[in-house]
Amino acid sequence: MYKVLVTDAISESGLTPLYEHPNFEVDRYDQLQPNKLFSIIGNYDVLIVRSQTNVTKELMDVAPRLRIIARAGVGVDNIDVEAATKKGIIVINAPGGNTIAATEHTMAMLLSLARKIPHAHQSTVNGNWERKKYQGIELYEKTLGIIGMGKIGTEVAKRAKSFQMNILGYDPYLTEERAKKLGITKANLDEIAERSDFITIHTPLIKETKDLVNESYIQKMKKGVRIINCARGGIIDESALLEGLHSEKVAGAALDVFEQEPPANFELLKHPNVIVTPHLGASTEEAQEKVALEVSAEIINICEYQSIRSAVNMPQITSESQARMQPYLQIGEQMAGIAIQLLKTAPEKIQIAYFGELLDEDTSLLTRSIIKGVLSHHLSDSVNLINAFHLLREQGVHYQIQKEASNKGFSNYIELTLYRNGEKVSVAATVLIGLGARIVKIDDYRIDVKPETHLLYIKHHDIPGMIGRVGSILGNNNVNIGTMQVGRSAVGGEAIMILTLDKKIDGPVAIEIQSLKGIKDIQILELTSGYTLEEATL
Ligand SMILES: NC(=O)c1ccc[n+]([C@@H]2O[C@H](COP(=O)([O-])OP(=O)(O)OC[C@H]3O[C@@H](n4cnc5c(N)ncnc54)[C@H](O)[C@@H]3O)[C@@H](O)[C@H]2O)c1
Ligand SMILES: O=C(O)[C@H](O)COP(=O)(O)O
Repeated sequence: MYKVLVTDAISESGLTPLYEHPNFEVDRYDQLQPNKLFSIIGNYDVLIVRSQTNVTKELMDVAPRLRIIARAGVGVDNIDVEAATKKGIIVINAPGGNTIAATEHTMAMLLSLARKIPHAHQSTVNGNWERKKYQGIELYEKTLGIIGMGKIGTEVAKRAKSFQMNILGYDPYLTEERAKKLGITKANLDEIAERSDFITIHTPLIKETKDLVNESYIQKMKKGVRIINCARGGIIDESALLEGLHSEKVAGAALDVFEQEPPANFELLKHPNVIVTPHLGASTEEAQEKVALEVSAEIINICEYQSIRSAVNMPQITSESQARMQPYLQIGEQMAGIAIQLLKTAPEKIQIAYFGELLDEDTSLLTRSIIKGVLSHHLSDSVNLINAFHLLREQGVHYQIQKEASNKGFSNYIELTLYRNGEKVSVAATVLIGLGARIVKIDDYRIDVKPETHLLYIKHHDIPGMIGRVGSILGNNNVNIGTMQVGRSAVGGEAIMILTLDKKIDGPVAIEIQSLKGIKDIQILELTSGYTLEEATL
């Protein structure tokens, strides 16, 4: 049973899939005081929030069960994603569910700003009839600068075009081709400042966008510019904006989001040319239902079907690619398990090479599985696909990933090499269509082993009778051999033997084998019985 805690005002109908699912138990609070949240979070596997709940590292520190933080919306700036990643907690959001709501809110702000509707409304209900005072301006043939041409910026552009506005768009990812298709002009930030009558912001709040609209940027703007922010507080420096309004460089501003929410300083909000709403961009019935349905579906998907469609702290992989990579994930983790046990210590460097048809595949998840397989030998359950890279860096382990078109004799081929103090262990695997995955090489020895839970690795001299003597000891100790594979460098030289066994052998049996003449090394290898994404993430 997965326990889910909902702490913000999330759509009830959007949570229906979780309510109706027999494996989920949902506790919901529309607003939870931080101390109450801290006292109960330890009981939950999943936390669902909007922008109002601060999901800090300190909160995660007292949440040992927490495996998923779901943001029913876009912005994850109220979640310490880095801390979640380090702890192996998957962070998901609902990137598309409120796009239309935020777009329409932006259009409402744009029109309200141009026609001074909120102030005119207030004046009229106060008994005034101030037709001259509330004369506005038209959008028609004005220039709208859009900073951030992602989902919302793009939808705003489409709607503003129907008002016959000229549109300038700036986004590091905006190509000439896409701009042309949208019927807008690709511009840089300075061009937007110099040419726009209205500027609307649709970027996330990140290091690069913090105070993007600051005093010097406002200085570059046209006199009489009107600014809209329905993205995030903090992208506009509020004191610089207030200064711009005082100097009349800025003719008006429409703000849905603030540096501090709820705002503490009302000087900006009360300015006669400013209109504000309390972070309502996503607040429509439709958007709220959509974002809650989106995260509910993804939570069920992750917990029940061991698949991650999209996560903030995981690489984005298409479901087709995920399906194609599924057989590789298990062998990746298993070959890592073999390599790390043969190395007998923690590696200082990991090298992973992909060959053949893997050249064209998205191998990011496979790389994470291999790293997880290596690290979990020493770090056990604390490592998963989310925090694998973080833990690798934390352990100071270097890594190198290579891709080559050559096929090494197989259509696909993965080679993992672990290095430590001049020693190295190398394990290679392939997935054979219709036959499944095989370990095909250990160091310089070619083999063909279908990995099982219990393996026995023996390094020995290639002398007659060795296979029989090892087989007899195992038989005498009631250990059934599944398969046996021998690989040798040269006749009479050094050789390896890999046996799959039906059960784990005891230390004394290994010692008996070790004492045979010609045995150089023996290792009892244990592999996890089967990889699932659930094991890796939850
Ligand atoms: N007011 C609300 O209630 C509300 C509702 C939904 C979304 N939002 C906010 O709106 C913003 C946009 O949301 P979205 O769904 O369109 O996101 P998105 O990820 O689709 O688009 C964001 C765009 O910003 C661009 N960008 C990043 N850095 C930039 C920079 N330095 N300069 C210019 N562009 C940059 C990105 O390339 C991307 O195209 C987010 O901050 C989101 O949190 C607010
Ligand atoms: O980033 C978002 O999705 C919006 O800012 C909406 O936030 P909210 O869910 O708190 O309304």
